[in-house]
Amino acid sequence: MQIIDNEESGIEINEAGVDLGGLMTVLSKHLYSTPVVALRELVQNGHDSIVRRRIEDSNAFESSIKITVDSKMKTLTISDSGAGLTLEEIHQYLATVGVGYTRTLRAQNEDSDGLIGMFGLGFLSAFVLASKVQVRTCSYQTPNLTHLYQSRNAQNYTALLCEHRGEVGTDVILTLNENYKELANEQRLNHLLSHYCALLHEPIFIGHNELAINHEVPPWRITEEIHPIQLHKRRLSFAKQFESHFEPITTIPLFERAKTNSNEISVVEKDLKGLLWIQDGAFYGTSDNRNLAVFVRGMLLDDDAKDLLPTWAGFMGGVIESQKLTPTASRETLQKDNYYYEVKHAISESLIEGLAEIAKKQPEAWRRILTRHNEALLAAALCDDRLFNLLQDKVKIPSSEGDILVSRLINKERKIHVMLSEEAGFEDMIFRTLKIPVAYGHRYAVIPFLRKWAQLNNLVLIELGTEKGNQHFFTKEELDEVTTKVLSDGLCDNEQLIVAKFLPQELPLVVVPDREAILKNRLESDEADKRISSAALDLVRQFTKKIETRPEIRVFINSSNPAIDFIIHQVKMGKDVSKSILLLKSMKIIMTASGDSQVNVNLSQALSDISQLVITMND
Ligand SMILES: Nc1ncnc2c1ncn2[C@@H]1O[C@H](COP(=O)(O)OP(=O)(O)OP(=O)(O)O)[C@@H](O)[C@H]1O
Repeated sequence: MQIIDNEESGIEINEAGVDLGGLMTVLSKHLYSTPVVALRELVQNGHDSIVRRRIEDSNAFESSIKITVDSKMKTLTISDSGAGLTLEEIHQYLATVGVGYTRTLRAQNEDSDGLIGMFGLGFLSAFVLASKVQVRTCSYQTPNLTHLYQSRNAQNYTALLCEHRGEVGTDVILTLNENYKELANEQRLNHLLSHYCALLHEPIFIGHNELAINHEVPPWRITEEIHPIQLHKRRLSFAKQFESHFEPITTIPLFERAKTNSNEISVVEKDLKGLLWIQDGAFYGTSDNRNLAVFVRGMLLDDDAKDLLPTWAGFMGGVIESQKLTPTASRETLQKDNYYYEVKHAISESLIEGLAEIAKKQPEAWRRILTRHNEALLAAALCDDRLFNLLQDKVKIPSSEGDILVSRLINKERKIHVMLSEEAGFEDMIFRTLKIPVAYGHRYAVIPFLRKWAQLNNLVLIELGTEKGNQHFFTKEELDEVTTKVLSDGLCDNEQLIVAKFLPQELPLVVVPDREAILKNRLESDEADKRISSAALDLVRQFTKKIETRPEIRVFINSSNPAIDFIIHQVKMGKDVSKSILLLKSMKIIMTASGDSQVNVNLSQALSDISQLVITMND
């Protein structure tokens, strides 16, 4: 591309106009999702100012941020004992949108981890809450002077000398506007800010309360010697503060392993601190109750960052703290950059290791986790081989004999049987007669789990109701066309007749719907079913995708059954066995009527045929 020199070419370069008023409205009113975030910004400014003073001022001082209200005047004041601002700095930083001293300070100092501000925008948010904003400030650089900044719209302001504040620091005084007058209430502020500010390092007081709202040290910052039982309790109590829906069963501190192995500590492990926990509460196994609060440089940024937890962890909550995750300008969400994905991966790894630790060291909690989250763990085991190893002999499989371990499903021939139907159909009947436990494959992760189990442990998995599974059960027999037609006409409605030998011998026939096709339809229409998490559905659909649609129903007649054997012989000899065939057909209809609603039945006809046959039997 050729660059044209405007002086030579004579082309006029225009300056874009800026409507500062409009820009102010956008920034101050639309940057944040909730105006309460504005309060967070102002507390954060006080916090940054304290860090600044600590870096720049060699004199000792007591750090504190105090939030007070005047409920009559409807004012709210945020006071800090930070560095304050000189008159020049008021003009240069406070009153200039997009410029802040904090960013410069961070760039100049390695030791600036405690600084939060970066965009030079946060102060604007004061104008969302207030009809008038006053900043009374005394800089450590000019400790004898106090200046007062005043503005109603952030666009026009005054900055003048005023009565001395008494000490170095800043008061931001908000005259609350009509919509936010209810913020002039200490209790409400306590409730709002204790969550946001829980991890800030400098103490924050509301009103004349002597206890800082952030007095509780998060468990990962505890430096003094503490008994492991005490530490466990502290972790649980911390988790309880953040978990609003469930009691935490136990906690998993991030990267416990890393502490003992300092050589291997990665950048993420060094940066990221936090606590994860497993929720109690028996809820449907596939519900997604993940919740994660993310603090960046001590300030709550996103209390719904559940995407940082693996999708299989629908029963987990957590709090994490990072210096390095990058917030978006609203500071309510995170940038999805490379580091974000490194953090996500590291959390997942830590969780997997943590679960293994619990299994080893906390048998009681482990038992409770297995009971509460059996179904979710079944799906989790499919997502990671380490989890599969940990869980393969621990999770229970729903079966005809209740929820049992896989080991109990294995028969003498090292076979596991699974049926795909939700309803008690022919499979149920066969297995009840044979007295073999059979897994219920319609529960969402059971089949993929059993497949993996069988593959890794060299077992045969018989999926009854599928083409392949049926081959294990029914040994087909050839019969001449004429006999087949007589039997088919007499026994079948719209089904296909198949002659086979199968167990148990006492069973003359079974009706076999195509379970795969039924399962496929069911799972693929589950999209709207909010109870199944998309991750779990995706897993199962990998399996159902391979199934072609074959809406067939078959009647297998059992040639090892004496009645069937007799009928076949009689038909071959040209004898009339229509009554026996009608009896069997009625029996077929009654069996399927109680078993499978997919099969079209004519129950009353079958019952009346039986009555008729009973009457004519002794003729
Ligand atoms: N309470 C305070 N004490 C001292 N200086 C302050 C205070 N509040 C604001 N400032 C100054 O005003 C500047 C602008 O503040 P503002 O909140 O707009 O941006 P920031 O904190 O730098 O960045 P961000 O938009 O990310 O919060 C700050 O960088 C700081 O220099």
